[in-house]
Amino acid sequence: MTTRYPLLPSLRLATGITIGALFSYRVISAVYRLYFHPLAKYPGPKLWAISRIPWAWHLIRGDLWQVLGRFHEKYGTTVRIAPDELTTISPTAWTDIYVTKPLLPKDPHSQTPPLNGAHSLFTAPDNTHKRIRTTLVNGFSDKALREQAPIIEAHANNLVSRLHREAARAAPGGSIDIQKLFGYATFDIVTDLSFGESVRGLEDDNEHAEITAFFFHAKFGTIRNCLSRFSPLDILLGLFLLSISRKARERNWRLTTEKIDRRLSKGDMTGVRSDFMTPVIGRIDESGTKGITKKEVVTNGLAFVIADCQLTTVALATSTYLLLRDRPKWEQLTKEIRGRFSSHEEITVHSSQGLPYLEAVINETLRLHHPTPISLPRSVPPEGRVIDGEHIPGNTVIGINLQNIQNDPSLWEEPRVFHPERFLPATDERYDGRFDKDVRAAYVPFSTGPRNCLGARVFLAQARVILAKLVWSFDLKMGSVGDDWLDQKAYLVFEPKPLPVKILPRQDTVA
Ligand code: HEM
Repeated sequence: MTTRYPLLPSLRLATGITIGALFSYRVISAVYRLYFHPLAKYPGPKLWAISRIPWAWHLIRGDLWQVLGRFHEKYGTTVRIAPDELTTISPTAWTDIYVTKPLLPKDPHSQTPPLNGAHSLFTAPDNTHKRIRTTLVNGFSDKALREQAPIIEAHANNLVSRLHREAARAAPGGSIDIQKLFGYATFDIVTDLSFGESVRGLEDDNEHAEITAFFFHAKFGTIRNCLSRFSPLDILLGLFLLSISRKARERNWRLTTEKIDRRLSKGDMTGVRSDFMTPVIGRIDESGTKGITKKEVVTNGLAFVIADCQLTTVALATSTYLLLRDRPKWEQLTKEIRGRFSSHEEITVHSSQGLPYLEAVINETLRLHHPTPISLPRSVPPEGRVIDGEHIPGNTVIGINLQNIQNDPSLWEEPRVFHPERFLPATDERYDGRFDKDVRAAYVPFSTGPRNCLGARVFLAQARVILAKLVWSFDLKMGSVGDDWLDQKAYLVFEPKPLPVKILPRQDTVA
């Protein structure tokens, strides 16, 4: 009998051989990765050592930071979390990974390529980074901050006025989402500092859908970067999302370019105002060898807006939540602020510095719930690198997870409890000796080295002034908030949950 499909048996055989070969390859590769790979000696969950998929799964779920925290508690200081990746919480690794020259480059899979081809500081490779940072850095110095202070203070005053209006409008006993208003305040401040004009969210009672878009952008970027390890999935996702967001992106780009153009056309405004664009004036150079190109100014302006708006908002909302959940801490801060100032206008960028409890609250907030609870992954060159006294093999990705190094019980006393007191000077009567055990070298929330945070000073200025004015002006009470508020998903940054609070004008003597 003749068959109608004479090739079928050989097709089946070929399929069987292919599946068999693939299976054998997987098994051999798993055995190699587990027992013979240069990273085989590092502890960690076996499945993660064999495949990237568990890591990717948790990154996409937004709970990687929690899972890695549990791994460090179980496996120790340095843990293998993928066939080619280690995470460490060793405080001495800060210098080895982020400061020692030649600098380890950022892991390319952790970077979203710039859509307009011009790099921000976050994504720029070595020499481009140096050139752009040299141009922009003077906009973030102590001197620049002193000159920018009136802008920050004016918007912080607008927040106080807006909260008074909101309180008057709210139903008796009603709450407002203060997290949203922190977003508006930081958006106003950073657009003023980046573009020379604020979006006037607070004054005009505007609503800002852009802020939600920033968080969506962070989520999309995280997922795209994750999928870049499984190429071409990243390209497909990129094409799909880029095609549906094309119009919005073109509009944003056009609007941002127009704003930057308006600011640049005003030139050097020394004596009138100072902002992040001040050092850029006269230094635009399209050669790409010195100064900064116009497109890079726009990309970096947008990057400042997004970084400030997201991170400062998350930090302010977290401080407020932690203080209201632990009333004695709120009262301690109130005592310090109300004892120091006799009107909220007296609270300035300058006068709010060096208040011990306020500083301690901000530090403890960043320690307990770092707004960007990610690893800062770097690529080890082929010849390897000594990190924390150990030779790390070439082509390994290694990073410190900002959240976990600040929350590991081997480094901190009661790490998951809000204790601003741990950051008070040891001479302060409120300091408690049990925090001597804390390994303070582990706390580096703005990273270190040439790629550390450019905006740390401006963040701290905003946080001090806004928290101090808030505490001076109002008696806040927590609205209906679950105990799991800190249990947030993270895509590059924590996705903030609404924070309903009741806002009551302060009852004691107000000037
Ligand atoms: C709570 C507030 C903030 C925290 C915890 C924070 C933290 C960090 C960290 C850890 C890095 C290093 C990233 C890496 O190595 O990949 C960084 C970089 C950076 N941050 Fe921040 N940041 C904060 C606020 C801000 C603000 C308000 C701005 C701007 C207005 C800003 C601008 C930048 C820039 C431009 C970089 C890149 C610097 C470079 O590579 O040269 N940050 N930040």
